[in-house]
Amino acid sequence: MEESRLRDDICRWGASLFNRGYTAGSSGNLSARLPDGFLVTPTNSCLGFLEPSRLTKLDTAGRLVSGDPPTKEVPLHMAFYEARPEAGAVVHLHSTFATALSCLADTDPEDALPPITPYMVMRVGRVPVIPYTHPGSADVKPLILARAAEHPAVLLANHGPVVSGKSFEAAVFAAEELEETAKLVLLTRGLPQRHLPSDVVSELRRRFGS
Ligand SMILES: O=C(CO)COP(=O)(O)O
Ligand SMILES: [Zn+2]
Repeated sequence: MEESRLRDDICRWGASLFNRGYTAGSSGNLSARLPDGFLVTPTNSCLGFLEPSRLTKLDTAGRLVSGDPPTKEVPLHMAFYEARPEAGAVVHLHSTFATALSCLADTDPEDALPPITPYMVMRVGRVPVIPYTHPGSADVKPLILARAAEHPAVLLANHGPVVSGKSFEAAVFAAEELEETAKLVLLTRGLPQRHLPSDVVSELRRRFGS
């Protein structure tokens, strides 16, 4: 059954992300689209210790149906689902290297990570930085709506990455790719980086679509 499989996926991937250090404490939140609404992680929950039966279920308008009180970032997740009808899942983390990039004054707000590897281009695409809003603020919604149709992933300034995907697994894979690329970008900062040429980037986008 679709919903119980998604509940298990959210808890399994949450534990995997937490155990591998992709987000710490009670930071980050996960969601998935259901035929009749959404599943989201409860507020203040640790992604390492989620329980399928306690996940929050929302209706299609984002109203509480069942489970624990929802993440305060419901407006952020809803903005992605509204802007991207194909999105089946959204992953928000405070992963260290992507968050570091979101804090640097010289990160390009239109293109936070240069195209240094093909998987970044294939799985994530060009990542804009969304201006700072407080965690949980509904003010983020119009900012995301303005960018998410074109961009499956964004960095929230001074906060962290948000990544959508067609499936839950695809969103997690893209969030991991974004974090690993941010790590490479920062590891090679100050060194003569070789970027993928623009014709290679265009071909990767055409063939593998992001
Ligand atoms: O990352 C977070 C806020 O941006 C965590 O918030 P929640 O505990 O409400 O999900
Ligand atoms: Zn956060």
